[in-house]
Amino acid sequence: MSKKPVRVAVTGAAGQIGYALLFRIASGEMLGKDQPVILQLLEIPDEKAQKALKGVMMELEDCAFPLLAGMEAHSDAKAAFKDTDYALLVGARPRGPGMERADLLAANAQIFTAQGKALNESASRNVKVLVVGNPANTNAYIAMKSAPDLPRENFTAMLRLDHNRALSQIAAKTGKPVASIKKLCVWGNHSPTMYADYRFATIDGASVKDMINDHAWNKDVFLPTVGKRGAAIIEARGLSSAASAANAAIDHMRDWALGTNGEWVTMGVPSNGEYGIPKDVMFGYPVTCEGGKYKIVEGLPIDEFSQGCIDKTLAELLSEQDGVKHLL
Ligand SMILES: NC(=O)C1=CN([C@@H]2O[C@H](COP(=O)(O)OP(=O)(O)OC[C@H]3O[C@@H](n4cnc5c(N)ncnc54)[C@H](O)[C@@H]3O)[C@@H](O)[C@H]2O)C=CC1
Ligand SMILES: O=C([O-])CC(=O)C(=O)O
Repeated sequence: MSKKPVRVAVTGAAGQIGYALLFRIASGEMLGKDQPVILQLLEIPDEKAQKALKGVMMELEDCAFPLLAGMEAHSDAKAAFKDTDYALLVGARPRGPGMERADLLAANAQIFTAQGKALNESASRNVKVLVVGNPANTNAYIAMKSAPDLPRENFTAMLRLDHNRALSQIAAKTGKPVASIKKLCVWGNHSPTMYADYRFATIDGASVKDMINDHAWNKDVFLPTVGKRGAAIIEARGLSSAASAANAAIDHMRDWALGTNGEWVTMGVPSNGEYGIPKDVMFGYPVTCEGGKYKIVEGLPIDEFSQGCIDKTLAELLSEQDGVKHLL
């Protein structure tokens, strides 16, 4: 018997990430090739944006996806989130050349207070929320704090793009396939302060750290390359990452919903105090997923260099939180 459709809300649905994301959700790449979906799409109440959204929906229709069980266009968040099982909060202003993520904080924070409240009022009580819009960690924190009736662990931020970028850099450095790399993780904020950590990573059971054995490369090449990749893409394309961001969002939700078979992935999730991170800070951690739940990998040793990196990215997150406390 075929499965009952689930409801997937996507905000910023007519934007560039939306365009790279919706077709893959509708084709079953996110929730499985046997899972019908109903897309609940939100755009700003602006004639041009709503018209563009209609155009995207016409194209979705023209794909005749067998798993696409329904589609709705909305300009009101509460209506878009009605009974939704999954919410991908993409809609926000993206960064332009020369802008840092902190510049986006003020512009985007209000969107996430409003959307957190709307989720609180109308979404499924089991909704899984992924915040993509930047600054993603703090926006997810704002949405979580604005939705007191929903479980806090239902709110997550996207660090999967950083994780995937780190995987590709390590594959290139070691000359091994991406798929052979296990136990990589990224700590902290989705920003240049993130700490991509390959100390525990293995390839065919062998230690990646021993294989690379080059602290200067880690500090001076690897971490800046991964951390500043978003800016490098903006510099090259004149626009921020879109297809790779959509791909990371698919990876994040798929793994959360369908599980990781014991493998580590990185998710930004509210801390319960793990690794000394204050409660509720939306922090990138290594996690495993099973049965629709994620679990932070605990008990990893943190050396002095790593602690310094974690302290730095935490300090940035705390200052972002401080900058939005008047909204909460
Ligand atoms: N976490 C991550 O790894 C990444 C995050 N991003 C972020 O994702 C966000 C979206 O990027 P793009 O799709 O490239 O931007 P875009 O500008 O192409 O699209 C954003 C869309 O969101 C809509 N929007 C704005 N406010 C909205 C609201 N309150 N409700 C519903 N829709 C709204 C806009 O009308 C626009 O169509 C940006 O904040 C960007 O910085 C981008 C890449 C990676
Ligand atoms: O850098 C940006 O503004 C977009 C983004 O988050 C990324 O590509 O990592």
